[in-house]
Amino acid sequence: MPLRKVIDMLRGTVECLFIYFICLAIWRQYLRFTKPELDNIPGPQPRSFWKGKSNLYYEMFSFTRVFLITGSLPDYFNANGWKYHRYLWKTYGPAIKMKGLFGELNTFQIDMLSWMGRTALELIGQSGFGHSFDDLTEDYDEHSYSAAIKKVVPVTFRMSILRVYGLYYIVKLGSAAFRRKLISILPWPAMKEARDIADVLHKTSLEIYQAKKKAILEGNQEVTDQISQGKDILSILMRANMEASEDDRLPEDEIYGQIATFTFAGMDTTSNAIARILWLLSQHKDVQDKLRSELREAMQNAGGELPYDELVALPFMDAICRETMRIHSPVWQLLRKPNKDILLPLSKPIKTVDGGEMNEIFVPKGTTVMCGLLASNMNTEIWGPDAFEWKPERWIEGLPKTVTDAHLPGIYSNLMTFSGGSRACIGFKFSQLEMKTVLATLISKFEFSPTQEIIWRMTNIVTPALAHGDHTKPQMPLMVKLATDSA
Ligand code: HEM
Repeated sequence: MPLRKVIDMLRGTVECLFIYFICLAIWRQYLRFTKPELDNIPGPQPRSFWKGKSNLYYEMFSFTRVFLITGSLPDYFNANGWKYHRYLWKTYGPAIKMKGLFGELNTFQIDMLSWMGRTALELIGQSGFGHSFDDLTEDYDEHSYSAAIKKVVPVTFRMSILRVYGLYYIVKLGSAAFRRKLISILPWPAMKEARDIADVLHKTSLEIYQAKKKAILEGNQEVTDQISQGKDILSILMRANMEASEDDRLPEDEIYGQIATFTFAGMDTTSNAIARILWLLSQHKDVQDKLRSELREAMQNAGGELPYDELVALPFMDAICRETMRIHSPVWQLLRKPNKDILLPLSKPIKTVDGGEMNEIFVPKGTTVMCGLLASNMNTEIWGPDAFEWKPERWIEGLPKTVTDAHLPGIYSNLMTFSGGSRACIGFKFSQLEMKTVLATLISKFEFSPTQEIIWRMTNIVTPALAHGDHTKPQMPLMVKLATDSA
C-alpha cells in the first residue's frame, strides 16, 4: 500500500477518534450540569490535570490518553494501589465519588503461578470442554492455546490499564474487519499481540467445537471415548441446543464463544487464588503444618484418596479457602453502568459535601459505578476490628452476628468475591473444588517455603510478581521440598 494512502487512513482514524472523544467530553459535562446529584457525594480530590506522574505523561502522546489519565483514576487503577484503596474505604465510607475523565531433600524453586495456571486451564479444559490442552509435562508448545492464554495477563500488564481502556473503546468501533485494519495500522505492538492471542483462542475454540459436534453426530462410542465421556459442560450445552426448538436455539458462534468465556473467567481467577493460598501457607508454616495434618489424617481414614464429600467438608481447609477469598479476592472490583437513571440504596446514610445526609444515591444513566468488592469483604463494621488480618480460624470459631445481620448479597459465604445476583459467578463451586483438590494433592506431599520477595499487583485480576525484578512478568517462585512424615 502506498505511503500516502497509509497516512490518509491514519489521519482519518485519528480524526474519528478525536471527534468521538470531544463528543464524549461534551456529553459528560452536559450530564454534570443537568444531573448534579453526584456532585454532592464526598470523594478524594483528583490530582491536578497537569500534575500527573511523569510516567503517565510519558504515555500521553494522544488526546485520548489525556482524558484517561486525569482525575483520581491513576491512583485508583494502580497495580500498587492497595494503600490508596484502604485510605478510600477508611476516609469516605460506602459510597465514594471518583473523578476522572476520563524444592536438603529434593528441594526445588518452582514458579508455582505458572504451574497453577496450566493446572487451572487443564481442569477447565477436561471438565468444561472434554478436551485436554496440556499434558502437564515440562514440554510446552509455545503456539498452543495454553501458551496464548498464558500471554493474556503479561500483555495486559504491558498495555497498562490506560491502554486496556483504549482496547475497550476500539472493540466498539465499526465492523470486525475495520477494527482488524485499524489494529494493523496503529503503531501499538501490544494491541497486535492481543489480536494474535484472540486469533489463537478463536481458532482453537472452533476446532474443539467442531470435533465435539462430529463426535455427537457420529454416535455414542465417539463421545464415550472422550476424556469427559460427554459429561462436560460443552457437550451438555451442545446436546441441549440440538434438541431445542429453532426459536430457542443458540447460534453456533455463541456456543463456541463459551469456550473462551469459560477459559477467561475460570483460569486466571482460580490459578491466582490457589497461588495466593500457597504463598500464604509458605509465610505461615504453622497453618501449613496444621493443614497437612488434617489432610493426612483424613486420607488415612479414607484409605487413600478423599471422596468429594469428605474433601469439601474438611473444616480447616475450608476455613483457609474462605479466609483467603475474603481478604485476597482475585477480582477486586466490578464495573457497572446503568442503562437508565437509578436510585442506589445505601446500607447506611452518608454525609454529603454540603453537611446533609443521603440514604440513597441518584445515579444518572451512563454513570460508571466502580463496585469495590474488597471494601465490603474487609469492612471493619461487619467483620470486626481484625477485618484486615488473614485469620482462617475466624471461620471455625464462628463469625460475628454483624456478618449475618449485614445481609450481604454475595453468593458465597457473605462475601462479594464471586459477586451476587443474576450475573454472579457461575463457577464458584467448581473453583472451590479445584482449590481443595489441588491443595490436598500438593500440601499432603510437599512443603512450601518463601524464596524471593513477592508483591501482589492490583491488576484486573490480582497477580504476583517479583518485588525486585520484572513487575510485568506474573510469577511466584517458591521453594518446594518433599514433606517429611512428621511435617
Ligand atoms: C477464585 C475463582 C473465581 C473468582 C474470584 C470469580 C469471580 C467472578 C466474579 C466476581 C464474577 C462476576 C463478574 C461480573 O459481573 O462482571 C464472575 C463471573 C463469571 N465467572 Fe467466575 N470467578 C472464579 C472462578 C470461575 C470459574 C472456575 C469459572 C468456570 C468454571 C467461572 C465462570 C464465570 C462465568 C462464566 C462468569 C460470567 C457469569 C455471567 O456474567 O453471567 N468463574 N466470576
